[in-house]
Amino acid sequence: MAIARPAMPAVMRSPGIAQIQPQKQQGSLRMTPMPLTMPSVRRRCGSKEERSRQVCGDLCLCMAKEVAAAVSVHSGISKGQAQNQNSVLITQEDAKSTSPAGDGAISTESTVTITVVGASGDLAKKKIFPALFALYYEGCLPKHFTVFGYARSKMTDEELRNMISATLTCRIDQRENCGDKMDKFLQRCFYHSGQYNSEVCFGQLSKKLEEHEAGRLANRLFYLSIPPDIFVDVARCASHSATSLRGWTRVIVEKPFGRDSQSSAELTRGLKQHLKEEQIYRIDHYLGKELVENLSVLRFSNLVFEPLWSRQYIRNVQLIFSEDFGTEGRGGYFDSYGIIRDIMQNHLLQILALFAMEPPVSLDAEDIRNEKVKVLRSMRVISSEDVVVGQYKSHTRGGIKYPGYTEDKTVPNNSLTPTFAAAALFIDNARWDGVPFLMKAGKALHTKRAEIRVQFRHVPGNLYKRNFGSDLDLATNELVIRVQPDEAIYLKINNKVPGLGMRLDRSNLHLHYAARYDREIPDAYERLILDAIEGERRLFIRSDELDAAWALFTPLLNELESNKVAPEFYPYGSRGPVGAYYLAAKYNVRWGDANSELTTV
Ligand SMILES: NC(=O)C1=CN([C@@H]2O[C@H](COP(=O)(O)OP(=O)(O)OC[C@H]3O[C@@H](n4cnc5c(N)ncnc54)[C@H](OP(=O)(O)O)[C@@H]3O)[C@@H](O)[C@H]2O)C=CC1
Ligand SMILES: O=C1O[C@H](COP(=O)(O)O)[C@@H](O)[C@H](O)[C@H]1O
Repeated sequence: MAIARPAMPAVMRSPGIAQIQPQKQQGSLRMTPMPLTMPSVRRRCGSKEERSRQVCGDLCLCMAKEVAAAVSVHSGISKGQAQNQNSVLITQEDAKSTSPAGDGAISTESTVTITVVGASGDLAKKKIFPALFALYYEGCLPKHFTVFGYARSKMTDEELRNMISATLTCRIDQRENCGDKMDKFLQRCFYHSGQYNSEVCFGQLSKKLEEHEAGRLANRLFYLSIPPDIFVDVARCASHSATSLRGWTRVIVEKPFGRDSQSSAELTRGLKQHLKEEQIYRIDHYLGKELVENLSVLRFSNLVFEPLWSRQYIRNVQLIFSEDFGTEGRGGYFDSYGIIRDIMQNHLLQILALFAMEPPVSLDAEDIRNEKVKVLRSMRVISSEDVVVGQYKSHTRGGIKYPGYTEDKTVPNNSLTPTFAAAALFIDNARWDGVPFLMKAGKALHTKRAEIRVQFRHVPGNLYKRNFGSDLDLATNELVIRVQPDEAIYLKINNKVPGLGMRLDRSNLHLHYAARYDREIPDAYERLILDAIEGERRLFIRSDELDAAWALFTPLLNELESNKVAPEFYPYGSRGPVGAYYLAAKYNVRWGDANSELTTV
């Protein structure tokens, strides 16, 4: 990460980031904004070293943002504010005190501390620490960074390092110096044990952070990897006792963001008592997945797709999530949420919003999120008539018995919690009027996959319709965006079988990522953590998006729970309840994944 300097060359330019020029003003160095004239930050900045970092390709943008952070040394002015306001004050007093050398020189070196709250937990071990290491490995973390684990469990720094090291891996395509880099990364990891509701404990943590910050501009990121009922306590303690006085303080919040409209609104209110909306980064890790990020690129940078992206040409859209394992180990959490809250209300609905939104004015976070909110607010509240719920039961295959959901020790025997759901959703706007958006999500199914399927309408007056027999659906085009595993985008088309006759065939125009690119695809958490460090909010959920999302699902969830609707059983490892097929048939839809297995070539 480049060292940001207040007096920067006239090339740093990004939407919302002012070019800062220092002016002497009564003992303080006043930064005044210059007009935004340069079109692109990336075009001119970036050292050779930075350009070589392909994974964090936005480093230059990040660098420009670092400058905004660097000049926001005046306490209380966050980097976000610096960017938003295009003008920041920096006092000489502050600037001098920031010199790590203590020599009175103006230092603009900054440091980032990432504190993983709930460091002893499953998500921290499985995803967050490995993502931080991957970012370090790729050279995407700033020069001065420190990782802190915070939880109630008693642990030494060394014990934390041992715990983390068990889950760190190097990319398959980059094993060079892996061991060395792991050691160096682990040396930057520390632990502090404390309560989640104790301002005193967070004050102690803050002291430790200060030691590592060593007088530099101090940016602090708190990742709340803890159960949601303690989010607000932690936000309060972090904000009162561990806010950075010279730099930004941001908080990543993990889902679930409430259970319904009311609890979500309460959570938002609670967080906003202690944090500004700009400080809150609500993570939905599906937004960080490569192919979800690519959705907008596919739509808006290819002439062939966007003109077809409407009711005129699209017959239905399917959003499918399936896992080939049950709730193993997470039954306690899952039982009070269920698959609709766990996957549909967030991951699948977020994908739907990105898929269906109108073109945003720009790629700016607020422009994109405005469009997402608009489309969510155009959606019809989901009717229970359009929903099927299921729960997996035990099944024996090949002599192995796979347990049913209620056999999980952490799940009550009589639980009605759905582990599967299918739903038909509608967007009542001009673009999508009448187009069913079908969602399907389930655990303990026959396969693990997440995909978006777009089924196009029949070709009007198709000259070749005879070749397809009576089933004209066989002739329609289908675009499949396979989010995981084995990322791919393929378009099913009709073509002639080579030869003298006239036989038609179905083939795939196929972009298979593993064949096309020789790099491992970064984990979603890497992208999102890097974005949070950079202050890029595009892939995080704004509170009004959350309200709109809950408004669609809350009446359904209330109805299912108050009527104690019994889920339809399906065997572990099957394709889910038959009801899902009837639901699709009601709208003249056939699930695109019904007969297909993964297409890899
Ligand atoms: N695990 C996953 O795959 C995913 C998790 N999430 C979300 O991320 C967050 C963290 O998940 P995960 O790591 O699985 O959670 P854990 O249940 O493992 O909890 C994380 C840590 O929080 C502390 N903790 C647990 N329960 C309580 C409690 N009742 N009161 C106070 N502290 C508690 C524990 O640390 P200690 O006792 O040391 O203080 C624990 O190690 C949750 O909000 C979860 O919903 C989201 C997506 C996926
Ligand atoms: O948020 C969640 O996501 C995981 C699935 O994530 P993936 O990246 O492995 O597809 C899911 O297992 C979990 O139940 C849910 O809380």
